[in-house]
Amino acid sequence: MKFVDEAQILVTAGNGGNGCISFRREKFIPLGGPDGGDGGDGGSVYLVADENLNTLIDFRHQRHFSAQRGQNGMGRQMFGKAGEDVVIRVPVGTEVINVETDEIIGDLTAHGERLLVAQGGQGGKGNVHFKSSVNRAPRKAGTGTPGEAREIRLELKLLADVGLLGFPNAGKSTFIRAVSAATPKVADYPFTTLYPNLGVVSVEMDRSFVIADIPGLIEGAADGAGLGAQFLRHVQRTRLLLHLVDLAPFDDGVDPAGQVRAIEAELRKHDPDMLGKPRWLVMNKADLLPPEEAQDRAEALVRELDWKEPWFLVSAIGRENTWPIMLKVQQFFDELKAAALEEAAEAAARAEMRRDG
Ligand SMILES: Nc1nc2c(ncn2[C@@H]2O[C@H](COP(=O)(O)OP(=O)(O)OP(=O)(O)O)[C@@H](O)[C@H]2O)c(=O)[nH]1
Ligand SMILES: [Mg+2]
Repeated sequence: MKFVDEAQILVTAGNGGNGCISFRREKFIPLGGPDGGDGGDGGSVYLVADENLNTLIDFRHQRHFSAQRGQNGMGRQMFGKAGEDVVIRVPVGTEVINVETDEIIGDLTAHGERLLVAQGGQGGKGNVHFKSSVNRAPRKAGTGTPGEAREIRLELKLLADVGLLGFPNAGKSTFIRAVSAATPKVADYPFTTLYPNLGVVSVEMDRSFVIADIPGLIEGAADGAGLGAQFLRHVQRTRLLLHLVDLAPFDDGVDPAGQVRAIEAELRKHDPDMLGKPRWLVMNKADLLPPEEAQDRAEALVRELDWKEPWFLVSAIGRENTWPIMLKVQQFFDELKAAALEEAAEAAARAEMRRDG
């Protein structure tokens, strides 16, 4: 089992600008001294950890990052401008590896942490620095040094943001395939398939999340500690659960409401924290029923469970109504983030008032 997202990128720092060879030319000074300025330093490439990112999926759009070179020095002892740095945002928890040497360059573990991955070149000295008692008119200046360039591999241990619950055969794997790897938007993204029951859902740039199914819960996760413990770590930080239920079970004796309650009982037993999380009901396999009957059964189930949270009727296999759920999930996360920001701002304002008052 692998829960690793990865991307390989090329980072190239800017070369230093060259020093300048120049001599003062003024009206009444026929042979002015050297006045060539230094070249500017090249820009460097940094990675910075950003808690707003969850996956490395956006690196499929861009693989090469290069910083500006430094400007050459100029006459009248003017320095060249330094090249601008490039700062690449990556999720917190990203590990950075030098592809050529296989060495770990660093590990970005906290929001805002910065790591230099390609050092910009140094600007060359202008000829003003080469003046000496023996050479008053040096025709010599330093050239800028090259910026570093390297292939780096980013690795991120994925942790699920959304957990998918349900009996075997409810369609969890099918659902994950419908919204992640198999979705045209992410079809060319190879990492989603590392582990078939873990998917990266990309709604748009900078807005992606990880969805994972939670197997074993109904098979007694507490007993099978191996898988359970390993897996639970990955789903502990889920902030939302999607509870899948088969609306058209093959066996007529199976009661969907009873299946939903059985899973709730399992959660209560193994991981009450998860029971406290927001949970949306996803009624699957609508395609197996005539549309009206599917709708009737869904509404009847919602009534029977006295379901207060959002609910959806879908066909995972036909990808019907699955993407709108993902948009809602992303919106849910956006709102959580906005609320957290607002809370932080209010706390800061309160602290300010206490200090002033
Ligand atoms: N008709 C129909 N069949 C579906 C749908 N979703 C899943 N299935 C089928 O139901 C079966 C089980 O689907 P899975 O996605 O493997 O279910 P699961 O919940 O991952 O099952 P476990 O991994 O055993 O827990 C497969 O044969 C799927 O093709 C659906 O929307 N409509
Ligand atoms: Mg499955």
